This record gives sequence, C-alpha cells and structure tokens, in this order.
Amino acid sequence: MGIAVQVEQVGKSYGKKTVLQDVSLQMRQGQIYGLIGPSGAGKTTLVKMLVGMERADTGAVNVLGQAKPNLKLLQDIGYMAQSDALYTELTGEENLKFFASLFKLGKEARKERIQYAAGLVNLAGELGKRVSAYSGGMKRRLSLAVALIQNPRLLILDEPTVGIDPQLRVSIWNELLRLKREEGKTIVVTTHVMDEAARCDYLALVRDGRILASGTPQELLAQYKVDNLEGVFLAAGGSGR
Ligand SMILES: Nc1ncnc2c1ncn2[C@@H]1O[C@H](COP(=O)(O)OP(=O)(O)OP(=O)(O)O)[C@@H](O)[C@H]1O
Repeated sequence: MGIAVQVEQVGKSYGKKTVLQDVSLQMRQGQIYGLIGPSGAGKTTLVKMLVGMERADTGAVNVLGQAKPNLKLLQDIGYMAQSDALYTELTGEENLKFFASLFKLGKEARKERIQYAAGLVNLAGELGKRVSAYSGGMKRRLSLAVALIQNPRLLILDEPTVGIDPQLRVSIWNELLRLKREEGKTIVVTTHVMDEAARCDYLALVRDGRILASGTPQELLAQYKVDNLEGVFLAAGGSGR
C-alpha cells in the first residue's frame, strides 16, 4: 500500500516557542494513525500542517503526493478541527448543503452524501434546527459530518469524539473502521481516549513537540512494558485527562 503522508524532520516555532522539533513520520494508505500526547504537545499544529493550514519552518511535508498541501487537496482531505467551524445562524442541513457545494459533487451525489453524513452522526432528525440551538456534542457531530461530506480519501480528525456520548462514539468508530477496511481511507486522529488509541493501526506519542515513540499499540505496550495504553501514556510522562 502507498504512503499517504510523509513528514520529514519538521520543525515549527511560534516566536521563541518551539512547538515541533525534528518530527518525522510516515502514514500508510488505508490505515488509522493516532496521535496521542498531553495537552500542548503539538498534535493540533502537526495536523494543521497536513491540511495546509500551517507551514513548517524546516523539513518537508508530503500529503497524497503533494509536496506542499494546498487548496487543491481539499477535495481529498476531510478535516475536523478541534473547535467547530460552523455557521451557527444556519440550520444543520443548510450547513451541510453549503459545505457540500464547495466540492465537485453532482446533485444526486450531494443529496446522498448529506443523508449519509447526517445519518452517521445521528443528526438526521435535527437537521432543521439552527446550529445556535445545538448542544456542544451536536456541533461536534455536525463538524464530523462536514469532514466526511465530499467523501475524501484522507480524513484528519482532531479529537473527533470529545463531547460525544459513549454509544454514538462506538458507532462512529465502527464506521471509521469500515471506511478504512472497505474503502481504503486513511484516517489521522488525535485523541486523549485510550480505548480509541487502541483501535488505531499505528500510534505516535507526541510530547513537547517531539515524537517520543511510535509503533502499533502492541509494540508500544511491549516497549513500555505495560498492559494498557494508559500505562504507555503515563510512562511517557503524559498527564492524561
Ligand atoms: N498560533 C499560535 N501562536 C502561538 N502559539 C501557539 C499557536 N498555536 C499553538 N500554539 C502553542 O503551541 C503549543 C502546541 O499546541 P497544539 O495545539 O499543537 O497542542 P496539542 O497537542 O494539540 O494540545 P491539545 O491536546 O490541548 O489540543 C502550545 O503550547 C500552544 O500554546
């Protein structure tokens, strides 16, 4: 399988603060890749680089064969940010229609995608409500639906299940696993939830802007001689949440 994302010796600072340092990683197509690490470790900065929202000061980032992620890639990348970027004065459905209209989708395909995405996050019955009347969890779910709307090859999800109840979290994860297995999607996810980390094919443990360790969940358990990923996180100096 091909390489979807290649990050080589990337560094990034904001003013005097170094946020990423010598970060290298490779993500294969058709895998779920988890970034875990304490708050402020640099995970969001790293995923923003993959989307093309931040530029590396040093090193190289290649996403889906493009040396510099740019707007042309947006058809192929679905991004769910940590804070919701929704039009709160519009209804859920109007939001989905608007975001769908940004992509090359035929009329029928657009309808289908809206139905699929809204159904996946269990919002089909709430689409007529204004987003300003949504709860925090509903907004997260709508943001996830937006990230999926154009059927992208690469999904980049920054803490996608924060504020989402356990039952829906399970069904979202089942769908992510299906998208990987049946449609060969590549999925990058940042998470603080260790049972989500356990579902990833590959994990990178980020701390203080560096990749402290990476490997399959089993490899990390063996490396840190612990029997659960919480143990890996704590052994690596994470604070957990
Ligand atoms: N635009 C910015 N300007 C200045 N500093 C920033 C900016 N964006 C992020 N930072 C700093 O960079 C560091 C890494 O932040 P980042 O959001 O990447 O961490 P994170 O691992 O995603 O954390 P969390 O798990 O809390 O989301 C933090 O110290 C943050 O304050």
